[in-house]
Amino acid sequence: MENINEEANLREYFLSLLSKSEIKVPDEKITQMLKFLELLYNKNQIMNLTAIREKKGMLEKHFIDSLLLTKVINDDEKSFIDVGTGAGFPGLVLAIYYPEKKFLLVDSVRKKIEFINEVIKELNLQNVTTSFERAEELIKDRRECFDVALCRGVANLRIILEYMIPFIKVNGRFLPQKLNLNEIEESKNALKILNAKINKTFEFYLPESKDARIILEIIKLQKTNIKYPRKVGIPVKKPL
Ligand SMILES: C[S@@+](CC[C@H](N)C(=O)[O-])C[C@H]1O[C@@H](n2cnc3c(N)ncnc32)[C@H](O)[C@@H]1O
Repeated sequence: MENINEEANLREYFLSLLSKSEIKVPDEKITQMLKFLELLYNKNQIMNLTAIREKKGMLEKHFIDSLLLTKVINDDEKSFIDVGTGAGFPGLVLAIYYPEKKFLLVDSVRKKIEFINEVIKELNLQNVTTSFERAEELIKDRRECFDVALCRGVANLRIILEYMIPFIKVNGRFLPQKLNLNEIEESKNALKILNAKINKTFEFYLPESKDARIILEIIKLQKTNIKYPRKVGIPVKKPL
């Protein structure tokens, strides 16, 4: 009985967060997202997948935060890569939201990708593949393949630009999520070298905590020189 009540309360809470954020999600996808939440919560008891430990916090800081991207993603964008996806944010939430789009979720830590594979199996998702390589290695097979690149909480903007711009097609978009605009100034050199420009910034507020969230729209203007990304570890040690 308690479980049924807890489930109903969480659904109610999630619906209220979605409504305050003006995001519409059909019922069956909400059910899938709540199943993902349950799997994450249980696994997080035995292995450290996320520092947020309670379900309501996860709903706001991980699920709603990921779904803010639906306000920016276009219908004609079909192929997505999320590097440093961790426990699946934002990529796995978006894959549930957009069953008709294809997602590649990447993380260098095997146990995180194994968790994501479990969720994919449980929810029977057909539009997601995974890889536990580092971005700098995976690029060999996936250069200029994706319409959109995603990356949340992985590194400073000028570092993730070097990881992500090579993955997207010319005119494709990189939509990193950031907490503020502080990293833009020091990313000018990286943007120039990688032939990309920041086209727009979108600002949102989380519905409960009112924390600010920024999504940058970065457009790839020309092909990326094959030199980038540099070898594993160099983008972090010597950022562009
Ligand atoms: C702080 S976590 C963020 C996870 C998730 N995106 C989120 O926002 O909850 C950063 C993740 O990036 C991964 N990562 C860092 N550098 C990477 C690289 N070069 N290639 C692939 N994964 C990387 C780490 O293993 C880690 O799981």
